[in-house]
Amino acid sequence: MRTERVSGNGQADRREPKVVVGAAIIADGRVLACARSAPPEVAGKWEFPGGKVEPGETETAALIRECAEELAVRVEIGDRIGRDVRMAHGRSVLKVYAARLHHGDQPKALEHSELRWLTAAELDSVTWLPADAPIVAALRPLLATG
Ligand SMILES: Nc1nc2c([nH]c(=O)n2[C@H]2C[C@H](O)[C@@H](COP(=O)(O)OP(=O)(O)OP(=O)(O)O)O2)c(=O)[nH]1
Repeated sequence: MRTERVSGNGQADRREPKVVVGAAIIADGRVLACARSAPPEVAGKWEFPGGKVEPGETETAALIRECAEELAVRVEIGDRIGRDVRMAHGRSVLKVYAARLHHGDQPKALEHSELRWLTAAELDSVTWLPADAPIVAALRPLLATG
């Protein structure tokens, strides 16, 4: 969806929604879930590591950068998981990709309050950010089949 705003000179200005990317890092039939430490209204809610795609950056590059910044790991990005999820009244969109860790890399919670590796059966044991619900649903059968 496009949003339309009126810019300073009074002309209508069409803007694409901001893209937020998330990495569903999968290893041994488990996915890495990360508890947000901030801001207060979402602290303690669980998400996929990731963040906003910077201008001129590809979604893959953003995921690689965010995983390095947040977890100190190198990742290989795979297929999309689930659909685009509209957030913030259509001002942003969440896109999640499957990811694999480079051999030997171990995620560290540099920005999150906690990390957990969840099996399909454990996906509902944490409270995900609301936008993640359809992604978690799409992920469940992928984890179950390994
Ligand atoms: N990374 C991530 N963000 C999510 C998920 N689900 C969800 O609703 N979000 C929301 C939370 C935030 O409002 C937004 C991501 O913003 P962020 O603050 O983490 O992005 P960023 O790392 O680029 O942060 P900043 O530089 O703007 O501070 O998307 C998810 O699974 N992963």
